[in-house]
Amino acid sequence: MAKRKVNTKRKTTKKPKTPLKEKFKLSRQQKVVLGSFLFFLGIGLFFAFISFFFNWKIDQSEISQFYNRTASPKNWLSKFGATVSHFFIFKGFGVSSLALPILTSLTGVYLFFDLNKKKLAGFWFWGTLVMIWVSVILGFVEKESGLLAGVIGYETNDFLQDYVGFIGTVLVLAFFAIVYIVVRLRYTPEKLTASLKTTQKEIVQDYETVPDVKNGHQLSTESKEDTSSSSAIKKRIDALIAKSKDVTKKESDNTDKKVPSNKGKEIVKDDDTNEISLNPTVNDFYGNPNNRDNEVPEKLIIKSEDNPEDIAMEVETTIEEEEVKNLSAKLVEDFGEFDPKLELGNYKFPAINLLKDYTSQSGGITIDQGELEENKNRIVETLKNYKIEIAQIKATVGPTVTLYEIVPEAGIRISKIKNLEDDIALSLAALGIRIIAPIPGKGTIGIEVPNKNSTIVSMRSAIASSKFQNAEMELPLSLGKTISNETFVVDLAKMPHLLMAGATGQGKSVGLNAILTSLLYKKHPAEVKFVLVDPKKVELTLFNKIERHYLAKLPDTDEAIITDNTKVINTLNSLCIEMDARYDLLKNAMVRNIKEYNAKFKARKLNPENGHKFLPYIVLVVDEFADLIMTAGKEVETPIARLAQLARAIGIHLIIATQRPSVNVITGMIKANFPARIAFRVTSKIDSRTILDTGGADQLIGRGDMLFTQGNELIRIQCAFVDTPEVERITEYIGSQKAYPDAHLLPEYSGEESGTSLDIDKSDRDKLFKEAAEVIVTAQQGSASLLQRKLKLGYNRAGRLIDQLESAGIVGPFEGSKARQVLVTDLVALQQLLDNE
Ligand SMILES: Nc1ncnc2c1ncn2[C@@H]1O[C@H](COP(=O)(O)OP(=O)(O)OP(=O)(O)O)[C@@H](O)[C@H]1O
Repeated sequence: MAKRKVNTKRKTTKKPKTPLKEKFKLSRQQKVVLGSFLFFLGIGLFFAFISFFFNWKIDQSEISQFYNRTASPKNWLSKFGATVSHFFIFKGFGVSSLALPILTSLTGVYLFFDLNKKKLAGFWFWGTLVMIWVSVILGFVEKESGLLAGVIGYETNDFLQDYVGFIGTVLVLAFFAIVYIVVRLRYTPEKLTASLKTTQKEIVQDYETVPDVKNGHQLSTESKEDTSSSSAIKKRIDALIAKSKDVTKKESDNTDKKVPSNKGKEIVKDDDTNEISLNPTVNDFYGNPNNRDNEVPEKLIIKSEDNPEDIAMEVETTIEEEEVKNLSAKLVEDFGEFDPKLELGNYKFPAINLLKDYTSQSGGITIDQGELEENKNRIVETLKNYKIEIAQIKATVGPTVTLYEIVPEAGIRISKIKNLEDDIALSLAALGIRIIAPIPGKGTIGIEVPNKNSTIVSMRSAIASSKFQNAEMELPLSLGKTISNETFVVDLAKMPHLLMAGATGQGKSVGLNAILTSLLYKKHPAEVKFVLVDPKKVELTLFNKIERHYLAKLPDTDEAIITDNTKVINTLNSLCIEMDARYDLLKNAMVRNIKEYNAKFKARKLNPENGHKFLPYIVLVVDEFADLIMTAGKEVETPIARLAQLARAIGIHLIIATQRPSVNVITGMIKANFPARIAFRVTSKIDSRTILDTGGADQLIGRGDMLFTQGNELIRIQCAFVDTPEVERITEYIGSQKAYPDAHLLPEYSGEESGTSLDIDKSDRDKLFKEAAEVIVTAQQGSASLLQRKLKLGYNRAGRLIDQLESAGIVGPFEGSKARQVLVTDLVALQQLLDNE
């Protein structure tokens, strides 16, 4: 208690602290003013320093009389200039102090234009080091402290020589020179030798590939002499390079002999053969095109030594191109890695206390000793009745179910126990017995018996678990707890799509909310977007509040959550377009999946000007998939199949949920592409087989009790429970924060809605066109299934006929779940319409 009191006291006296960094943050105006000041100060210092070199002796006596106004130093900046220069040059670093005005002006420029501070700090750090280094080097030269090295340079040098001697000082200085070259200039011995080697190699190659210049240095492709032999040319190049070392400098104009090159290199023409081979880049010299525009030329000059009238020729070689790598490295150095979260930099993830703590209410898992004992005895007895002896039995208590692991006596066949499943269940008089014979990976048989009092697994505990918090997954989902009371976390990105099914009222909607909540607690709005399809119009409405944070929608639509089946078709097709576009981006970036792509984009290796952008994951959630399949059939199945087959690599993941796990909803195509499945309780074994390819879901107890499979073993999980008020609190919390201007926009797709796409030629009409028109007009109902029944047609042919009837103006456009409107009132009007065509 006492402790608590102290804490409260502290809390009340504590003032909110502003971070130091924030305190000293300059406003834009202050930066401009300070920047201008420093810029001019730097220029002033520069002039003062320069004039100090000429006037320092005269001004020396004036320095001591700083406050005497009659004294007039010769320094261009008078007393101030003379004093400051004396301090920095004479007493400080000598000539190298000139770095200071330059750095001061540079700081001014950086502040004025509000440029990258990190880089400026680099300039100061390295600038100061170089300044000290140069002044110490100059300290060697000076016999006594003077202008060249300044007191610091001279004394440091003196100090070093006293302690490590002359050689030691040279070594220390050489070491710092290497540090500078390697760390600052990023030169390593490998780089140096590699660039020298490639330069030499390229010269050799270039000499080999280009036609010779013969007699009078004209371009000739008809050289008869065997000058193309590569070894001969290599030898000649080596000779040329060797010669270049001891060539004297000559003037570059025609009258003089010397041709200076930018690297100070010259190559002398070999007068013995009077031949010079041309580098391809020399083609430029002769007006030929050169497409190596990104490469940095290194010039060599070729000129005859003996013939003063000989025309000097520049030979350009190139050094290795490292442009792209350097640019991205530089961008990262300057601006840091690209941060997709920056636009909503202050976004705060929902706090854990928005979720309800059910455990504290129910007091955690409770199962009494008696219940366990009783169940054990009944299992043992029941099995005994069927002549199955047990060697060992062990119980693991889960939130809703207790697993009894049995080791049968030697010689008992597992299939025998499996076959007695129903009898055992009957004897135990409990719903939801599931027998796992054998438990995969163990030699035991499992009997799952529901607890009398089940415990709610709160979403709060699922989110707060270390397993979820530390999950290094792309799209982690905390689904609930396993039978051994462990939090069950899976990666949606790995699934890569999820099928959820279960009879009504068994926890499907809660399951969907648990999935969405998991992602909201772990992923920033920049990283994941949801496309929500909710034909029931009630289940997912709460997520409307986070539209501008987390939802994606088609352009020009008001509501992001899709409740209309026509819009679903458009959205699915739009997702297919997005998928294709993302594949193109991946191809251009030469990566295999979205993870690699985003990593490359963050490292600034992909140029946004080429259409590259950070790609958020897209999770498509379809509640009531059955409803959709019934009304739109193939039109949704085809894009869903495409997405399911191809979208995994580019970060589009599908979650489809259905109440009706019948085979015409969960078709073979869907099953093949959805290896990850969740089954809540279903009413029949057949339904369980449709979802999981095996029984089991019919023996669940409901209320979030579920079976999860990712293609192999079945795992029984108690789904985490998240109630509507909790979801409301989370979406409210997120929705009240700063958002993007709009929901994430998907590519535009104008499908059949426009109604203009149908333009079917009369000659292409089906033979049954007239009959079909009559059926539709008589029944006044524009549906393909009517044609299927009346004319005994397949779905595809009936669909084509409806399209043809639409193009003829007999039925109206597609209207989602409703039948099409019939535009012709009776058979007479139909006849007239057909006659007038
Ligand atoms: N994980 C769970 N833990 C505890 N109770 C649950 C859990 N999931 C569902 N329930 C209980 O079951 C009820 C029905 O759940 P839910 O609304 O998710 O069912 P549903 O399958 O979506 O039904 P429908 O298909 O009709 O929408 C909930 O109101 C809740 O009381």
